[in-house]
Amino acid sequence: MLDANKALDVLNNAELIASSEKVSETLAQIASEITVALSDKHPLVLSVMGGAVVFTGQLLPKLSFPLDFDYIHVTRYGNNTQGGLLDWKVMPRENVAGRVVLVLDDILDEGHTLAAIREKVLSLGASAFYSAVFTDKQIGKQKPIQADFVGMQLPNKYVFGFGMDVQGAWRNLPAIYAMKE
Ligand SMILES: O=P(O)(O)OC[C@H]1O[C@H](OP(=O)(O)OP(=O)(O)O)[C@H](O)[C@@H]1O
Ligand code: HPA
Repeated sequence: MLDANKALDVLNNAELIASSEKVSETLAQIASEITVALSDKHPLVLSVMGGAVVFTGQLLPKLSFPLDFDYIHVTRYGNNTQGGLLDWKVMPRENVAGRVVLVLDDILDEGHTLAAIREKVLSLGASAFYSAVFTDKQIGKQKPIQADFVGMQLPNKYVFGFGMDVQGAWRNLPAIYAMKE
């Protein structure tokens, strides 16, 4: 965890990647793409805690069609900027069986988290799996999964804000920043 002074230092030395205006435009765009594709599917929307909390909270009111909501919790970065093993805190539940599932996450980085979620959700009997990520990092390598809906592409840098943390800090920022190298 970063203490408050260190968190402020990180933000003061960061590079702005996407302003809050850009974030708002992106939200409107991805909401309309999801609406076109899924408005008649009565999906079960699963939010991936904790990073997807801001994306989810701002996206759901823009989806004006019937849906159900639940959350899952899985993490593999913890307080690190490199991913490790997946730590499932809350698994998908049996309520995914027979449902069209839409998983929401803040970032598709190496793709291991979303690929594992897809495997688990399909193994529990979901009838279809869709995913929407607010950001997709251009890592210059093949990923094990692509998202069906992508808000914006990001450079290959450690980013934070709009749900994404740097050592636990700054999920609450309305814009997206990158750590300076
Ligand atoms: O594509 P990947 O390389 O697997 O990384 C993407 C995952 O990493 C982040 O979660 P994190 O493990 O940081 O947990 P958090 O959501 O609690 O921050 C993010 O929210 C995604 O779920
Ligand atoms: O660049 C990132 N920032 C914050 N959280 C993340 N989880 C995967 N990649 C990132």
